[in-house]
Amino acid sequence: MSTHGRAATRRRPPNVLVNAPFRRLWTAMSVCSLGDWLNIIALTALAGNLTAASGFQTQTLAVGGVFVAKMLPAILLGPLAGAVADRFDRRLTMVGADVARFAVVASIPLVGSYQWVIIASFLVECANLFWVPAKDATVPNLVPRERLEEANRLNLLVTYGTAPVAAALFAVLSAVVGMISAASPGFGAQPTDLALAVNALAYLVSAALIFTLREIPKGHTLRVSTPPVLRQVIEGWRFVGGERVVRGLVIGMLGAFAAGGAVVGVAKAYVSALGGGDAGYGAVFCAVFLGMGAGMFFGPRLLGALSRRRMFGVAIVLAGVTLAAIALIHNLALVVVLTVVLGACAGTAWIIGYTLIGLEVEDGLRGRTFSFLQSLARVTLLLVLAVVSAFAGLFGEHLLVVGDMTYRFDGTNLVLLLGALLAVVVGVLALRHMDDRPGVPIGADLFAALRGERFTVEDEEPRAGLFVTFEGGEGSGKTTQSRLLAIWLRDQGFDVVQTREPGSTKIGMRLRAILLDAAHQGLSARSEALLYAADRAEHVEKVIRPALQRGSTVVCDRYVDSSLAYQGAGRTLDPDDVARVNAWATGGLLPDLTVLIDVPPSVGLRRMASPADRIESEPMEFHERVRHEFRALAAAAPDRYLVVDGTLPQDEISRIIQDRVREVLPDPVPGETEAATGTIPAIRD
Ligand SMILES: Nc1ncnc2c1ncn2[C@@H]1O[C@H](COP(=O)(O)OP(=O)(O)OP(=O)(O)O)[C@@H](O)[C@H]1O
Ligand SMILES: Cc1cn([C@H]2C[C@H](O)[C@@H](COP(=O)(O)O)O2)c(=O)[nH]c1=O
Repeated sequence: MSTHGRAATRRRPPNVLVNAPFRRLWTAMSVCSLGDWLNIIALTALAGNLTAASGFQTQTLAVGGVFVAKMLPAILLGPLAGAVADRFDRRLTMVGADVARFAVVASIPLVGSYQWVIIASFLVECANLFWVPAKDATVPNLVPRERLEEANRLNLLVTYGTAPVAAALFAVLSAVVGMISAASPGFGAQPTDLALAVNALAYLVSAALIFTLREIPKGHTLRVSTPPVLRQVIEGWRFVGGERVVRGLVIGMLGAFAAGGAVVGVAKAYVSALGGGDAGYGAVFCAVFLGMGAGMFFGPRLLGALSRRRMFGVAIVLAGVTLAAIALIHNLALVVVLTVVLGACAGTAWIIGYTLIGLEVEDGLRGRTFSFLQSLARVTLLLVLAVVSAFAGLFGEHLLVVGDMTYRFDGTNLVLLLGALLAVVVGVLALRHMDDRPGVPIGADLFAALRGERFTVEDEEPRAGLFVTFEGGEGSGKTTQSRLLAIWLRDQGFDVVQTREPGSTKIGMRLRAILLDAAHQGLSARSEALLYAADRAEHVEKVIRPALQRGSTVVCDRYVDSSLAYQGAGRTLDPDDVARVNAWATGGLLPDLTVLIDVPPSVGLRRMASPADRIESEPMEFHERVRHEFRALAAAAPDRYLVVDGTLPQDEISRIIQDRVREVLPDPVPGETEAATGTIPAIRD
């Protein structure tokens, strides 16, 4: 999808990192984030090592204990920490938290007991709770408002981007200590000691950087207050749970999260069982995050022709299948490779889910929805980590003997298999819940997408012409632009059929009168949907399909997406039902390109000169829902859509549309004609 607007033509201003105080804070954040990830990996590994001699069950529970100790402070003390960030000097709060974290982490190898690992995990997270809101509240003090989004993107980048770096660093440091220990048996340090030393140092560096950051004001300009996590979850579900698609997305994302949590929770014990030490554990951790990063970046591009909703469900199902393979294959190298694939599937699902939620949820609720999602993810992760370690430990170690063959099947294998099952079920539910191409077989759709094509049903006879549709709310300028496009295409030598819905056939004209006459109030939503579908069936059979088969270019003002937006979202009919009826009415005929002219309803309705018809006279919320659905449809199939800002001047809009249409136009003079005409001698003078 390409979105054009004034912003696109503006000159790109310099990077937010040019701002020296922010750069310093950002460096501190990066160092701290690296330290945080090293801390999680090193403490879980240390807990596993300290309890390894007590058997599989104790070891698994011990690792789970670290995760629980790390997650509890956010749930118990989150709001308190936010209030402190508001009341105290933020610079000193951050420096104090850094020094405290340094002291606690540095003490861990010295004390060297499991109990202290648990207490230290809890204390480090408590200090984190004060550091993070103080940092979040500081960013707007250092960065101008128009740069905040860019600054937040950079923060997110280091928060997650440092995870694979920390995991790789941990693997290398563990391998180095392992080699030194092997070379000089008197060397008594644990493989995790070096990682914890680097971790403690990272907090000290951050303290020094922030201490010298005098630009942080003492007075406060922004209040940061966080309601308790559980309250956010309960309140959040109240407004998210009622939205069918958002509900599907949230369930799908949490399923993927829970499956990922299952891997993280048992990774240490599983890697130990496969004969891998701390370096192997670091490699698995690194693989998850590398895969996630790759999935977020490449996933949506790889299967660009698949609708976003389908891609979301498919990614979760594939994550489940990969997790099942991880659970059953007893080979560390293969497990690391499969973990990259698992991460890629989860990353793809996460980024699509996040994007679709952003588009599905209206502006005023978006912030709450995202914080609800984050809180729910935290609670889910805590429960999953606590439950999987306990469950794996209780199930214990087992050897399955079949004939001469023995197969090890421990609690970790079982947990991973259950995680896989959960992901597959959730993925299938997400596909069923939000499928936007009912009637189109998913397998064929997926294989076509892998070849970079879009699969269509029934419409199998090769169509010679190009099919372009215009969509948008009332007064957005579709009629104007479809006319201008038809004129331009004819100028280029194309045979063009310009048409519209409803009302482009004899029967269609009568249906249009019924549908739009303001006197016909009280028409039921289902009848309305069926009448629009009837008009479309007639239109496709009598006008559009024959024109395409003749090789004409069809430019159509409104098509199926109008029914999805007006009858589906506007009238709140089940979108699957509307899609199914229309897939049947059109025999699955889809446009090659859909131009969505996007304008706020208040602007479009103000443009209308004639008295409002039955649909135009609907209330503003109806038109807002319609606009919202059009934008979500475009986001879910970005390759088929061009979204244009309809408030731009008409000629600018036309130019943007022509640029996009040019990309999909066939040659106006077919190859064989050119060959034939090429044999005719040129006439001179
Ligand atoms: N880019 C634009 N800027 C300002 N006015 C515009 C623009 N495009 C079209 N208009 C004007 O807005 C009015 C509606 O345009 P048009 O009929 O093309 O919209 P439409 O989307 O087909 O409307 P509807 O389908 O709801 O009847 C017309 O008066 C038209 O001249
Ligand atoms: C195709 C289609 C249209 N509508 C609505 C949208 C508009 O209010 C009118 C069509 O009027 P226009 O001036 O020709 O744009 O009908 C709809 O609700 N559902 C549909 O499928």
